[in-house]
Amino acid sequence: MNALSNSRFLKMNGLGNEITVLDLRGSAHRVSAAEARAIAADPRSRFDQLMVLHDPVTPGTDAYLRIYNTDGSESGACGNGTRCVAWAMTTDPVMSRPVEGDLVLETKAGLLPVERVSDRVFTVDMGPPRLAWNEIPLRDPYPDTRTIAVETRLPEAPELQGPSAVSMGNPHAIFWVEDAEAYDLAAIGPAFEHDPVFPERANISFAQVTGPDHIILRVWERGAGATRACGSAACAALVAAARKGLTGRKAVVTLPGGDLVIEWRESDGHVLMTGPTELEHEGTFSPALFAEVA
Ligand SMILES: N[C@@H](CCC[C@H](N)C(=O)O)C(=O)O
Repeated sequence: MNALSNSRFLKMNGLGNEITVLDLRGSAHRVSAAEARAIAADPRSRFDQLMVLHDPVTPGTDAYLRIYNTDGSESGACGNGTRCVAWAMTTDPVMSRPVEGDLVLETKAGLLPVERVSDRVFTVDMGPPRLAWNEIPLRDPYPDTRTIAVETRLPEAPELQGPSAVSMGNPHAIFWVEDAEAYDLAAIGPAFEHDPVFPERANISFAQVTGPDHIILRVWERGAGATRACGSAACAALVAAARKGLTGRKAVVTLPGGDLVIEWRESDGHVLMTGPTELEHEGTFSPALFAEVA
């Protein structure tokens, strides 16, 4: 029987970004890409991101997170999922444990301190953005990543050129558009996600700046497709907009699922993301789910 059979999970969402939370603290099991795809294929545990809790690695942290996309690939960041994990680790009767001081989570991209704002609302310190071409990463050595060139040319949308690039622990490209609703993400997202200038693919955002403190954003996520919200994309868009002088350092980012408040803190250059979480249901993985997994 597969090691994950009968494991308990929480199905949550952060602004409609579908998140499944699995607690593997105390276990040496590491979820494989095939297991992640099997979990995503079941409507009860379907996710845009699977957030897996492991025992802490760095002293002073509360858990190490592995983050999986629907296609089984791994990411270094998921803002909406991190808030959901924070809720689970502080509130769920099975997953919560006493936390000394602030909750600090760790991913392969770094440490993420989290603060509770209210019952279901959390602020995650997403850390500093990575702006150098080789940190994002990009294929070509751009001295300035506020505007880069992509190879993809879409006859139906020739204006989609010259995005900004930012890493929030995962790669993002932000196209500046007049109307973020005007684009069929499923038709155009995959081409940009796989553009050869992004050696690790990229999350693709279409950003409409409506004022110095407001951005409307739609996101085609690497490895997951069109989602109702993407926290790291909202952070990347605010940073890129501020760098281009399109907004200040704090803005509301409106996604199809709702609003996130994003601040690029002047004092230390960290990006703070504030938004809600929602528990939909809990369940256990049926052994049949993993029947085809080696
Ligand atoms: N939805 C997430 C970001 C998801 C990660 C992404 N698909 C990747 O592969 O980098 C968020 O809320 O940040």
